[in-house]
Amino acid sequence: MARNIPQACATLKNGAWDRKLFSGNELYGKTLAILGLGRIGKEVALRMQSYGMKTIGYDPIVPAEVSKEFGVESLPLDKIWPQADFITVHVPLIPQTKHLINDDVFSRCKKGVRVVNVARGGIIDEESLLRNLKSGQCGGAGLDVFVEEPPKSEYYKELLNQPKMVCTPHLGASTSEAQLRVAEEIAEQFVTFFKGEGLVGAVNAGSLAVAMSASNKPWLILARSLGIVTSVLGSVSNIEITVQDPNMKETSFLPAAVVSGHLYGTTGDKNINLINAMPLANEKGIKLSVAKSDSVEPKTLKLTATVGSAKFVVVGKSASDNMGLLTSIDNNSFAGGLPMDGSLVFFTGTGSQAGSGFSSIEAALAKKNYAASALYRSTAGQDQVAWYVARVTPDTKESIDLSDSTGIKFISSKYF
Ligand SMILES: NC(=O)c1ccc[n+]([C@@H]2O[C@H](COP(=O)([O-])OP(=O)(O)OC[C@H]3O[C@@H](n4cnc5c(N)ncnc54)[C@H](O)[C@@H]3O)[C@@H](O)[C@H]2O)c1
Ligand SMILES: O=C(O)[C@H](O)COP(=O)(O)O
Repeated sequence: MARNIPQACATLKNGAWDRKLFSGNELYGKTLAILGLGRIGKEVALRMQSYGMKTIGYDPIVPAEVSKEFGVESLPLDKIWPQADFITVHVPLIPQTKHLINDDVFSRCKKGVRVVNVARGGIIDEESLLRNLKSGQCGGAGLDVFVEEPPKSEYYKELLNQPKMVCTPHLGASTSEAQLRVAEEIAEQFVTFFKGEGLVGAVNAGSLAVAMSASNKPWLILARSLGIVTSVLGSVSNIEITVQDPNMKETSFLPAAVVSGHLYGTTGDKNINLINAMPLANEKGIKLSVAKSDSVEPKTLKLTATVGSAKFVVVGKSASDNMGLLTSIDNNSFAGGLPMDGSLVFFTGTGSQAGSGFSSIEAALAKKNYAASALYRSTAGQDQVAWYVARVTPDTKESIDLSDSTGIKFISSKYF
């Protein structure tokens, strides 16, 4: 842009030899303003310093001492405009950065200021840019990104054909080396995620990275498993999550974890995850909330699920990084806790029928070629109803229908 190379190249190819027309400017000794001093802004600064440019900049997050280390003097925007010979933007496109460079800014800059946008279309107001290129207030523009990509609207013909405009079709990351690095990075992120070692670089799930941290993983597993248990209760419209453990600091991921379990338990859809669970819950009208309890029970979560006009309380405790224990449903407790893993079948029966209840379950499972590797019975409530749960072997992800079992009421089977 400073040396008019694309324009000179194009005219030479057309047979012209215009040496005077394309005389340019040196970068040496000029001031470059860099807006956004993140990964790219910093690298731009280091490279342009080697041309002898003075680098000034602005970034609300990067402290002045830090930018000083890479040779950028941090200044407020109103001090930047009158000093800049060149301005380059390396910020995300967010409401605060839309039209960051506009008519007002151009009017505060030196006549002939040159601007570069290789970040996102719209950070420089394109209509203002056209006006200022035409008036000469802007002495040149380099654009790799556009509000409309590809830029088809009529007004782009005028903007892109301005003599001082150098433009490329969003080529910033288009090198074989960069594409290879992106592919490797994404593959590594998948491997890390599936090994359960955490999540790096997800932009659409802030809470996901938090959820996958080593200290939060047991909570994640517990919340999801209890969410699956709520799917046994029926059509749930609301789940209140109560954290009983004061040591639990970060709770933002709990609703997504609980409802991912609930929706997976309800639909069997294995594609439900921490990212899509909340939007799906919204679609289904399921509401979630989180509160901290005054009572103190280490590693314990309580879910209160609303089904119609009834409320059911499900409580669990973290047993390890990979497993939670169900300690009670509706105040009916499981002595020692029920490990929530593998295939579990849920029944209700009367508290007094213990032995006969278990043999009914075993008989019903045998008819379907399954056996029970463990049987659990909760305490009975005031109505004398207790929960019975069988761990099924062989393990199966299929749902098992034991509704024809006699002597005990089949509720549901779930794979944890
Ligand atoms: N043209 C291309 O092909 C291409 C290639 C890669 C990246 N990009 C774009 O380049 C931009 C920068 O990428 P990056 O990797 O350096 O991002 P980054 O997140 O490392 O840095 C962005 C910086 O902008 C700062 N910032 C946010 N709001 C600001 C504001 N109002 N004023 C000043 N600074 C502000 C942030 O604090 C951050 O330090 C992004 O928009 C990215 O999408 C474009
Ligand atoms: O954000 C980016 O990485 C760049 O704008 C590149 O976008 P692309 O992957 O569409 O080339």
